[in-house]
Amino acid sequence: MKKQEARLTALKAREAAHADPAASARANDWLATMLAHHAGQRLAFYMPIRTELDPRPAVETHDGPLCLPVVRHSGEPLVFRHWQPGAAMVQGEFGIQVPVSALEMRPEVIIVPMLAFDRRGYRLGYGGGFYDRTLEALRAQGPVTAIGFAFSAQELPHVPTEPTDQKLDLIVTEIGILQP
Ligand SMILES: Nc1nc2c(c(=O)[nH]1)N(C=O)[C@@H](CNc1ccc(C(=O)N[C@@H](CCC(=O)O)C(=O)O)cc1)CN2
Ligand SMILES: Nc1ncnc2c1ncn2[C@@H]1O[C@H](COP(=O)(O)OP(=O)(O)OP(=O)(O)O)[C@@H](O)[C@H]1O
Repeated sequence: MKKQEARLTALKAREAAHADPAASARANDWLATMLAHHAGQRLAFYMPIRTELDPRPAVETHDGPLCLPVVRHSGEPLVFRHWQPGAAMVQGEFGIQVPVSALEMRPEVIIVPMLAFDRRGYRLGYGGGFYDRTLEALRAQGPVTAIGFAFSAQELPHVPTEPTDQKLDLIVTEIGILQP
Protein backbone atom coordinates (compact mmCIF):
# COMPACT_ATOMS: atom_id res chain seq x y z
CA MET A 1 0.00 0.00 0.00
CA LYS A 2 1.34 3.41 -0.97
CA LYS A 3 0.28 5.19 2.21
CA GLN A 4 1.97 2.51 4.30
CA GLU A 5 5.30 2.97 2.48
CA ALA A 6 5.10 6.73 2.89
CA ARG A 7 4.40 6.30 6.61
CA LEU A 8 7.53 4.18 7.08
CA THR A 9 9.75 6.65 5.21
CA ALA A 10 8.41 9.57 7.23
CA LEU A 11 8.67 7.69 10.52
CA LYS A 12 12.39 7.12 9.95
CA ALA A 13 12.89 10.79 9.11
CA ARG A 14 10.97 11.80 12.23
CA GLU A 15 13.05 9.52 14.45
CA ALA A 16 16.27 11.10 13.18
CA ALA A 17 14.97 14.66 13.53
CA HIS A 18 13.64 14.01 17.03
CA ALA A 19 17.21 13.53 18.27
CA ASP A 20 17.90 17.27 17.80
CA PRO A 21 16.42 19.30 20.70
CA ALA A 22 17.28 22.57 18.93
CA ALA A 23 14.92 21.68 16.08
CA SER A 24 12.12 21.06 18.54
CA ALA A 25 12.79 24.39 20.27
CA ARG A 26 12.77 26.30 16.96
CA ALA A 27 9.56 24.62 15.84
CA ASN A 28 7.93 25.61 19.13
CA ASP A 29 9.06 29.24 18.68
CA TRP A 30 7.33 29.32 15.28
CA LEU A 31 4.24 27.65 16.70
CA ALA A 32 4.06 30.19 19.54
CA THR A 33 4.33 33.00 16.96
CA MET A 34 1.43 31.46 15.05
CA LEU A 35 -0.69 30.91 18.16
CA ALA A 36 -0.32 34.58 19.12
CA HIS A 37 -2.60 35.32 16.12
CA HIS A 38 -5.25 33.09 17.70
CA ALA A 39 -5.33 34.58 21.20
CA GLY A 40 -8.62 33.96 22.97
CA GLN A 41 -9.53 30.97 20.81
CA ARG A 42 -10.11 27.41 22.01
CA LEU A 43 -6.99 25.40 21.18
CA ALA A 44 -6.63 21.62 20.83
CA PHE A 45 -3.11 20.20 21.15
CA TYR A 46 -1.84 16.63 21.61
CA MET A 47 0.14 14.64 24.18
CA PRO A 48 3.13 13.47 22.15
CA ILE A 49 3.79 9.76 21.74
CA ARG A 50 6.94 8.06 20.47
CA THR A 51 9.01 10.57 18.46
CA GLU A 52 6.24 13.07 17.74
CA LEU A 53 7.28 16.71 17.98
CA ASP A 54 6.20 17.98 21.42
CA PRO A 55 3.99 21.10 21.08
CA ARG A 56 3.69 21.76 24.81
CA PRO A 57 6.29 24.58 25.10
CA ALA A 58 4.29 26.65 22.57
CA VAL A 59 0.94 25.60 24.01
CA GLU A 60 2.02 26.95 27.42
CA THR A 61 2.20 30.41 25.85
CA HIS A 62 -1.34 30.24 24.46
CA ASP A 63 -3.83 32.76 25.78
CA GLY A 64 -7.09 30.78 25.76
CA PRO A 65 -8.84 27.54 26.74
CA LEU A 66 -7.06 24.25 25.98
CA CYS A 67 -8.30 20.76 25.17
CA LEU A 68 -6.97 17.34 24.19
CA PRO A 69 -8.28 14.74 21.71
CA VAL A 70 -9.92 11.56 22.96
CA VAL A 71 -10.69 8.47 20.87
CA ARG A 72 -14.21 7.31 21.63
CA HIS A 73 -14.49 4.64 18.93
CA SER A 74 -12.56 3.78 15.79
CA GLY A 75 -14.41 5.08 12.76
CA GLU A 76 -15.74 8.07 14.72
CA PRO A 77 -14.47 11.64 15.05
CA LEU A 78 -12.32 12.50 18.06
CA VAL A 79 -13.91 14.37 20.93
CA PHE A 80 -12.00 17.08 22.81
CA ARG A 81 -11.84 17.33 26.58
CA HIS A 82 -10.90 20.45 28.50
CA TRP A 83 -7.36 20.45 29.90
CA GLN A 84 -5.52 22.82 32.22
CA PRO A 85 -2.18 22.52 34.03
CA GLY A 86 -2.44 19.88 36.74
CA ALA A 87 -5.60 18.32 35.25
CA ALA A 88 -6.21 14.68 36.25
CA MET A 89 -5.24 12.32 33.43
CA VAL A 90 -5.92 8.69 32.57
CA GLN A 91 -4.41 6.32 30.01
CA GLY A 92 -6.64 6.28 26.92
CA GLU A 93 -6.58 4.35 23.64
CA PHE A 94 -3.14 3.65 22.13
CA GLY A 95 -1.52 4.41 25.50
CA ILE A 96 -2.12 8.15 25.12
CA GLN A 97 -2.83 10.24 28.24
CA VAL A 98 -6.27 11.89 28.16
CA PRO A 99 -8.00 14.22 30.64
CA VAL A 100 -10.47 12.66 33.07
CA SER A 101 -12.61 15.81 32.64
CA ALA A 102 -16.11 15.25 31.33
CA LEU A 103 -16.19 18.78 29.92
CA GLU A 104 -16.11 18.58 26.13
CA MET A 105 -15.00 21.53 24.00
CA ARG A 106 -15.24 22.43 20.33
CA PRO A 107 -11.77 23.68 19.35
CA GLU A 108 -11.30 26.60 16.95
CA VAL A 109 -7.62 25.88 16.40
CA ILE A 110 -6.19 22.36 16.28
CA ILE A 111 -2.52 21.39 16.42
CA VAL A 112 -2.42 18.20 14.36
CA PRO A 113 0.24 15.49 14.84
CA MET A 114 1.53 13.76 11.76
CA LEU A 115 3.93 11.31 10.20
CA ALA A 116 4.23 12.99 6.81
CA PHE A 117 3.01 16.11 5.04
CA ASP A 118 3.35 17.86 1.70
CA ARG A 119 3.19 21.48 0.57
CA ARG A 120 -0.38 21.10 -0.62
CA GLY A 121 -1.37 20.62 3.02
CA TYR A 122 -2.01 16.89 2.88
CA ARG A 123 -0.87 14.75 5.79
CA LEU A 124 -0.51 11.16 6.93
CA GLY A 125 -1.11 9.99 10.48
CA TYR A 126 -1.15 6.54 11.99
CA GLY A 127 -3.97 5.52 9.67
CA GLY A 128 -7.04 5.68 11.87
CA GLY A 129 -8.58 8.49 9.83
CA PHE A 130 -9.34 10.26 13.13
CA TYR A 131 -8.24 13.76 12.18
CA ASP A 132 -9.89 13.51 8.73
CA ARG A 133 -13.23 12.60 10.27
CA THR A 134 -12.80 15.18 13.02
CA LEU A 135 -11.90 18.07 10.69
CA GLU A 136 -14.72 17.17 8.33
CA ALA A 137 -17.23 17.27 11.19
CA LEU A 138 -15.83 20.47 12.74
CA ARG A 139 -15.61 22.31 9.41
CA ALA A 140 -19.27 21.49 8.77
CA GLN A 141 -20.08 23.41 11.98
CA GLY A 142 -17.89 26.46 11.53
CA PRO A 143 -14.40 27.78 10.89
CA VAL A 144 -11.47 25.86 12.35
CA THR A 145 -7.75 26.32 11.75
CA ALA A 146 -5.81 23.04 11.42
CA ILE A 147 -2.10 23.53 12.10
CA GLY A 148 0.10 20.56 11.18
CA PHE A 149 3.16 20.36 13.46
CA ALA A 150 6.19 18.29 12.44
CA PHE A 151 9.89 18.33 11.68
CA SER A 152 10.76 19.60 8.19
CA ALA A 153 12.35 16.19 7.44
CA GLN A 154 8.82 14.71 7.48
CA GLU A 155 7.93 16.54 4.26
CA LEU A 156 7.29 14.35 1.23
CA PRO A 157 7.00 15.68 -2.35
CA HIS A 158 3.54 14.22 -2.69
CA VAL A 159 1.64 12.47 0.09
CA PRO A 160 -0.63 9.70 -1.28
CA THR A 161 -4.23 10.90 -0.84
CA GLU A 162 -7.82 9.65 -0.72
CA PRO A 163 -11.04 11.62 -1.26
CA THR A 164 -11.69 11.66 2.51
CA ASP A 165 -8.39 13.44 3.34
CA GLN A 166 -8.81 16.88 4.91
CA LYS A 167 -6.20 19.53 4.18
CA LEU A 168 -4.20 21.43 6.78
CA ASP A 169 -4.53 25.21 6.83
CA LEU A 170 -0.95 25.74 7.99
CA ILE A 171 2.15 23.67 8.59
CA VAL A 172 4.69 24.62 11.24
CA THR A 173 8.19 23.10 11.32
CA GLU A 174 11.54 24.23 12.76
CA ILE A 175 12.16 26.10 9.49
CA GLY A 176 9.07 28.23 9.68
CA ILE A 177 5.41 28.49 8.78
CA LEU A 178 4.09 27.09 5.51
CA GLN A 179 0.76 28.22 4.11
CA PRO A 180 -0.49 25.65 1.54
N1 LIG B 1 -0.14 12.21 20.20
C1 LIG B 1 -1.16 11.83 19.46
N2 LIG B 1 -2.39 11.84 19.95
C2 LIG B 1 -3.42 11.43 19.17
C3 LIG B 1 -3.22 10.98 17.85
C4 LIG B 1 -1.89 10.97 17.34
O1 LIG B 1 -1.61 10.63 16.20
N3 LIG B 1 -0.90 11.40 18.18
N4 LIG B 1 -4.30 10.55 17.11
C5 LIG B 1 -4.36 10.55 15.72
O2 LIG B 1 -5.25 10.03 15.12
C6 LIG B 1 -5.49 10.12 17.85
C7 LIG B 1 -5.22 8.75 18.38
N5 LIG B 1 -5.07 7.84 17.31
C8 LIG B 1 -4.06 6.95 17.17
C9 LIG B 1 -4.23 5.94 16.26
C10 LIG B 1 -3.28 4.96 16.12
C11 LIG B 1 -2.12 5.01 16.85
C12 LIG B 1 -1.08 3.95 16.72
O3 LIG B 1 -0.09 3.98 17.39
N6 LIG B 1 -1.25 2.96 15.87
C13 LIG B 1 -0.31 1.87 15.76
C14 LIG B 1 -1.02 0.62 15.36
C15 LIG B 1 -2.41 0.55 15.93
C16 LIG B 1 -2.71 -0.70 16.67
O4 LIG B 1 -2.24 -0.82 17.81
O5 LIG B 1 -3.42 -1.53 16.09
C17 LIG B 1 0.77 2.17 14.78
O6 LIG B 1 0.50 2.86 13.77
O7 LIG B 1 1.90 1.77 15.05
C18 LIG B 1 -1.92 6.05 17.74
C19 LIG B 1 -2.90 7.01 17.89
C20 LIG B 1 -5.78 11.10 18.93
N7 LIG B 1 -4.63 11.40 19.72
N1 LIG C 1 -14.66 11.37 6.78
C1 LIG C 1 -14.47 10.06 6.58
N2 LIG C 1 -15.50 9.23 6.34
C2 LIG C 1 -15.29 7.94 6.13
N3 LIG C 1 -14.10 7.36 6.11
C3 LIG C 1 -13.04 8.11 6.34
C4 LIG C 1 -13.17 9.51 6.57
N4 LIG C 1 -11.93 10.01 6.78
C5 LIG C 1 -11.08 8.98 6.65
N5 LIG C 1 -11.73 7.84 6.39
C6 LIG C 1 -11.12 6.51 6.19
O1 LIG C 1 -10.23 6.23 7.28
C7 LIG C 1 -9.14 5.43 6.81
C8 LIG C 1 -7.82 5.95 7.34
O2 LIG C 1 -7.56 7.25 6.83
P1 LIG C 1 -6.07 7.81 6.65
O3 LIG C 1 -5.18 6.77 6.10
O4 LIG C 1 -6.17 9.12 5.93
O5 LIG C 1 -5.67 8.08 8.18
P2 LIG C 1 -4.60 9.10 8.79
O6 LIG C 1 -4.92 10.49 8.37
O7 LIG C 1 -3.25 8.58 8.50
O8 LIG C 1 -4.90 8.90 10.35
P3 LIG C 1 -5.19 9.92 11.56
O9 LIG C 1 -6.07 11.03 11.03
O10 LIG C 1 -5.91 9.07 12.56
O11 LIG C 1 -3.89 10.43 12.05
C9 LIG C 1 -9.17 5.47 5.30
O12 LIG C 1 -9.50 4.20 4.82
C10 LIG C 1 -10.23 6.49 4.97
O13 LIG C 1 -10.98 6.12 3.82
